[in-house]
Amino acid sequence: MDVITRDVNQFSSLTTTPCVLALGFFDGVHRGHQQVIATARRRAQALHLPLAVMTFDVHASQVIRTPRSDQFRYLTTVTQKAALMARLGVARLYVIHFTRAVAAMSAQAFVDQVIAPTLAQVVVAGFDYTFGVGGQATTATLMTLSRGRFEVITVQPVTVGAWKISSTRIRDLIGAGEITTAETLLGHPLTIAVTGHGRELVPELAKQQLPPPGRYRVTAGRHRAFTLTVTDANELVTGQAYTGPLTLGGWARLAGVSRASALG
Ligand SMILES: Cc1cc2nc3c(=O)[nH]c(=O)nc-3n(C[C@H](O)[C@H](O)[C@H](O)COP(=O)(O)O)c2cc1C
Ligand SMILES: Nc1ncnc2c1ncn2[C@@H]1O[C@H](COP(=O)(O)OP(=O)(O)OP(=O)(O)O)[C@@H](O)[C@H]1O
Repeated sequence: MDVITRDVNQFSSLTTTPCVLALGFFDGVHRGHQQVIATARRRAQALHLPLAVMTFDVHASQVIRTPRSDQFRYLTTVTQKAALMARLGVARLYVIHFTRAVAAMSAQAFVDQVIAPTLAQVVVAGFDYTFGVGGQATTATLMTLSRGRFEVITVQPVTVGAWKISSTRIRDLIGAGEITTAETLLGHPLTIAVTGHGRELVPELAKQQLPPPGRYRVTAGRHRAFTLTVTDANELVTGQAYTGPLTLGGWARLAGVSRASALG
C-alpha cells in the first residue's frame, strides 16, 4: 500500500491513475468503516481500478475549537490506521494535513482541489459523511458537486441493536472499561501504540483513548504478556522497565484489584 501524505495545496500537482475513493476520518477503522471500504473495494474490483482511501492526519475537532475539543481522544495513530487499511486491500492511502485552511474550504473547493485530482471515478462514503466549511455538504450533495466527474455511492448504516457503530461510541466504551464490547464494534482487538521509557509506557498519541484506571494484562507482540497499571493520572506503568516502541494488545482487566492497591 502507498501512503501519500499531502498538504492540501500540493494536491493539484498530483499525477496518478484513476481510482475508487472512500472518504472519512476512519478513527479505529471499525466495522462501519470496514463496510465503507469493502463497498469501495467491490466497485474497484469490478472496474479494475485501485482502491484508495482519503483521510486526515488530525481530527477536525482539534483544529476547529468547540467545547468538546479538550475531551476528544483518538483510537488509532495514522500508522495503525494504515496497517488496518492495508489488510482491507487498500492500495493507496491519502493522508491530508488537516489545517484551518482545509476546514475553511467550501465543499465545492474540496471536491475541485482535493477529490478531483485523485482522478476518482467513484467516491464512496457513509450515509452521515459531512465535509466543507461548517460540515455544509453531505454524501447526497457530493453527487451535485461532482459535476459528472465521478459516481457517488452512499453506504447505509452498520448498526448493532439500535446503535450506529461509531468511533465516538467505541471511545466511550473503552473509557468505561467495556473493552470486549468495544472490540466487537471495532471488529479487531484494541491495540495501543506506546513507547517505553523505563517503567512508564507513553502513548504515541498525546490524546490516546485509554481504558479507565486499573490493572490490566496486556500483550506486546505475539508472546510477551505482562501486567500494567493505568493510573488515575492516565499514565501507563509496568513492573519491568522497557525502552522502545511497543504495540499493546490483548487488553484484559484484572478483576478484584482496587485502585488503591493497583498502584501499590
Ligand atoms: C473541506 C472540509 C472542511 C471542513 N470544515 C469543517 C468545519 O468548518 N467544521 C467542522 O466541524 N467540521 C469540518 N469538517 C469536518 C467534517 O465536516 C466532519 O464533521 C468531521 O470529519 C467530523 O468527523 P467525525 O465524524 O469523526 O467526528 C470539514 C471537512 C472538510 C473535508
Ligand atoms: N456505522 C456506520 N455505517 C456506515 N457508514 C459509516 C458508519 N460509521 C462511519 N461510517 C462512514 O465511514 C466514514 C468515516 O466516518 P467517520 O470517520 O466520521 O466515523 P464515525 O465512526 O462516524 O466517527 P464519529 O463517531 O467521530 O462521528 C464516513 O464516510 C462515514 O459516513
